[in-house]
Amino acid sequence: MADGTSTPVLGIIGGSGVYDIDGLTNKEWRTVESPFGAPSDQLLFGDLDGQKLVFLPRHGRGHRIPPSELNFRANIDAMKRAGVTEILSVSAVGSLKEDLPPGTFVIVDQFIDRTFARNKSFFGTGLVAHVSMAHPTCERLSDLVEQAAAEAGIVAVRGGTYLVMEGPQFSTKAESELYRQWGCDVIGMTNMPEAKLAREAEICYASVAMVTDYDCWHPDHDAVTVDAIVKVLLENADRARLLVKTVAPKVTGRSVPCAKGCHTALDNAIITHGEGRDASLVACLDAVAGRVL
Ligand SMILES: CSC[C@H]1O[C@H](OP(=O)(O)O)[C@H](O)[C@@H]1O
Ligand SMILES: Nc1ncnc2[nH]cnc12
Repeated sequence: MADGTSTPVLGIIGGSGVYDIDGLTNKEWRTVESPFGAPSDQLLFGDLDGQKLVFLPRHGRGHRIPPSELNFRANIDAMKRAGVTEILSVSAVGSLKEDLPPGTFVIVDQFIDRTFARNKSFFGTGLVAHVSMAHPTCERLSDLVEQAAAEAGIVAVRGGTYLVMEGPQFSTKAESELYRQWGCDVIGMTNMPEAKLAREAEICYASVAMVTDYDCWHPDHDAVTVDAIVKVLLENADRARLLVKTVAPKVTGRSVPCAKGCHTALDNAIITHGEGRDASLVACLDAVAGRVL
């Protein structure tokens, strides 16, 4: 797959408000089975301006699954099995900065992971691996997203730290203020462990965080409500679809593997030797880590 001989396949993980992709040809929803359980939904396969694309609505069609119950491992494993080489995540977030008002798109480059109730690795007892997360998003894919946004007339800020909270409740004011002191830019509930698992699966990962609200720290926005979020979300979602449409043809013909190292993240990451390996775990990792096992 990501061995220098394959063609790029663009995966899109659609967050709140993005449950489908316009303009696909050869469109088909297909069930992809994973040894890690059920993904959030079927995957939508199609071509967008000649580029192979696979779409997954993160919370399922109809927004059925809350953040803590998302099977992130099944979602990423299914994407890998579908041949996806680059994932673009689009997500709704709250803003932690005055100068990132609702409607702003942020091309995230760092995360602080405050989640605690999720499976965060494909690896475990019987096959231990440690990948680098120093640079959790793919610079090459983020460059493309930045170019596409400029072409589509979408204002997108390059770089920003996304605080990932467990949810599903929104933050307390003290938490929101703490995250601001930490210098975070936006807050959401889903990009971790998604980004960690994409790295383990050797898939490029870029994230566009679409601001829907100012979170509760802001003097004019005492409490976050779903009603207020959904209003902004629907406008953001239209621009997210335009962004995807502009990004897709730019992916065509790109080299796999990515020069930034995403497709070789497991080189030198696995520490468990032959006889210490658990055969059943190794079998489950056929898609994620087959290249190095
Ligand atoms: C609908 S507001 C809260 C919800 O929206 C975000 O989801 P996603 O990242 O999938 O767009 C946020 O993380 C929460 O899950
Ligand atoms: N303020 C907020 N906190 C967490 N997740 C969000 N998603 C959208 N707005 C959010």
